[in-house]
Amino acid sequence: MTTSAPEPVLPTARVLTVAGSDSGGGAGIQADLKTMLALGVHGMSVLTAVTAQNSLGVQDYWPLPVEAVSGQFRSVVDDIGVDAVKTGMLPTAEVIETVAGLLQTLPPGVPVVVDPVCASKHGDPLLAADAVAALRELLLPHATVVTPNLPEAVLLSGLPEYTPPAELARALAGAGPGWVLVKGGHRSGPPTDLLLGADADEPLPFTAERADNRHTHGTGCTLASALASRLALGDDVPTAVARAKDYTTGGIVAGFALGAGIGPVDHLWRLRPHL
Ligand SMILES: Nc1ncnc2c1ncn2[C@@H]1O[C@H](COP(=O)(O)OP(=O)(O)O)[C@@H](O)[C@H]1O
Ligand SMILES: Cc1ncc(COP(=O)(O)O)c(N)n1
Repeated sequence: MTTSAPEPVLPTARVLTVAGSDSGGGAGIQADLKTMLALGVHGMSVLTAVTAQNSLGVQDYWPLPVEAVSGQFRSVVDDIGVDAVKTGMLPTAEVIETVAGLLQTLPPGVPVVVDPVCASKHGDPLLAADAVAALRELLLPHATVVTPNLPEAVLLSGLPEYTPPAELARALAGAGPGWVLVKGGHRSGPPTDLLLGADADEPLPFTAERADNRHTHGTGCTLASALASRLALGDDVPTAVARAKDYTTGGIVAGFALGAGIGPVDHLWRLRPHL
């Protein structure tokens, strides 16, 4: 008698990332698709830019023509469909405007996670200096959740550098997203992220132990993609944030050295014992 392996469960949730390519494989589209695979959803991509990037920084980048952005988006959405969208690097005001227009065509209720990427971990810019206003005014109103790190929250809100994170969250909630998640990785101490609903006064804290690991390339992309994946699977926003943070923290703890600089998080950390 032969025994057959159990039928695999098909990944039925479809998640689309609209972001830039990281040639080093640690952040951007590459981190997004790895995260989606690890969380059991079907990942799809719309490329907005190509970066020449490694563990030492971003050496150069080339935005894609807006026709290429729209073309990819329409191909995916009109046939396969989406259960959640995540946006990452949108390099110019023109690309932001195009993506904002495309998001408007989504069926009602599709969650959108906006990671307002402005720079790499090394501080290399990934957004044109004149595009910050477009990000705030055109994109944030489409976000179910916007996930700035502290420097991005300062830039988008226009508030001074040492403004308390809860105040940054309140200022950004006024720009139209459903929820704001201000990430705390850039300050010393426990990495606490604050989640504020548009109608709430006080943010909910999500905290973890700080991993003593410099290999944090791709943490923001990973968190936002995990959040979009969990929303696609039906979690409410606070539950999705808790689960996305748990996945990201594990990836940071397991992050490893590649190249001479900042290595990537380990997207396979949960599966590695089974490999
Ligand atoms: N050393 C660390 N240990 C544990 N969690 C971290 C660490 N650094 C960042 N994080 C977490 O990783 C996620 C990404 O945060 P952050 O590094 O602030 O954003 P970004 O990657 O966009 O710059 C957040 O949930 C943050 O709290
Ligand atoms: C193409 C691309 N997109 C985003 C980031 C930000 O990376 P991080 O998640 O480390 O902030 C990056 N370095 N490159």
